[in-house]
Amino acid sequence: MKIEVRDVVKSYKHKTVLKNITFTMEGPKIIGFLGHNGAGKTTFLNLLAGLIATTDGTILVNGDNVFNTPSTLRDICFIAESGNFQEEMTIAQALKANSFFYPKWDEQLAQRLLQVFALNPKEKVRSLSKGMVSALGIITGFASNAAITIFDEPYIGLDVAARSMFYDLLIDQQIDNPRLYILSTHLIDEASELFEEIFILQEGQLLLQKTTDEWHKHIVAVKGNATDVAAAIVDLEIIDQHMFMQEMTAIVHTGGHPIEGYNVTLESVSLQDMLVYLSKQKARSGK
Ligand SMILES: Nc1ncnc2c1ncn2[C@@H]1O[C@H](COP(=O)(O)OP(=O)(O)OP(=O)(O)O)[C@@H](O)[C@H]1O
Repeated sequence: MKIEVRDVVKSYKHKTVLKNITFTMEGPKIIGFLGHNGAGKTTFLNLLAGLIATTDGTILVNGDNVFNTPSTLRDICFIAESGNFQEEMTIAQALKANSFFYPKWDEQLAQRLLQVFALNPKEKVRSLSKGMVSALGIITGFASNAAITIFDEPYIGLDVAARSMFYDLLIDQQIDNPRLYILSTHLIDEASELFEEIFILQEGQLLLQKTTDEWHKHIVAVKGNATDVAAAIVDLEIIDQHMFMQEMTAIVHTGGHPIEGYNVTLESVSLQDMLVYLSKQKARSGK
């Protein structure tokens, strides 16, 4: 599966939410689609799922424009943050409706997951707790067998045990039946081990696209005394810089160039920390 996003713009009245986004996603793979509140993640995922139209630009899935080729949408299962189920349906009816839409629907898996998440198929969506709606979304996403399966904040209201079941399921499914998963979440530390590639959106723009391996090579924390750190990071893009006690830490983008021959230590930067640095950057820029 290949998603090609070319010069995509999405505006609402006077507000441009996505600003000329261009990238390619290819799977099977588990992708972390990350960014601050309001960065534009849900908007983009809605575009990809064909639920809203772009203002400009194109999104191609295996070469077909998602808006002009409705059949492509049967390869894309988007589980929205708030759940996209009809309130008056029972769980069984909601699953049935999805089974009609997705040609590769796995009913056995759906039934097994209903038990795993202890959902009663006769219960109405309207009466479900937030966590139960999330569980229904997770069941639908996995059972859809859609080549592109998108989970936008899939586990609102789910406790740690249920979230852990979700991660285990994702890994099992990816081994048994690989697909392109796009996972948008704010619980980054929990999920970061799963990601094979990371996309970070900031203020409607793509800030970073890296495989996990590239991430560890390209984004590093350089630590040491101020003079040594300053020497080591000359010409590098500085994402953040701070002093603690006598030690300077600079978070830099190395551009793939090794930092060698300096009296500094290098540490990897977690995704969660990176997002914190980016929000500091945003606050400094006053936007
Ligand atoms: N229908 C709409 N009309 C006007 N503005 C909108 C609409 N939908 C989203 N926006 C705006 O677009 C921006 C991006 O919102 P979006 O929900 O895509 O961000 P997000 O990255 O998913 O955020 P979060 O992590 O909080 O869910 C926000 O400023 C939001 O107010």
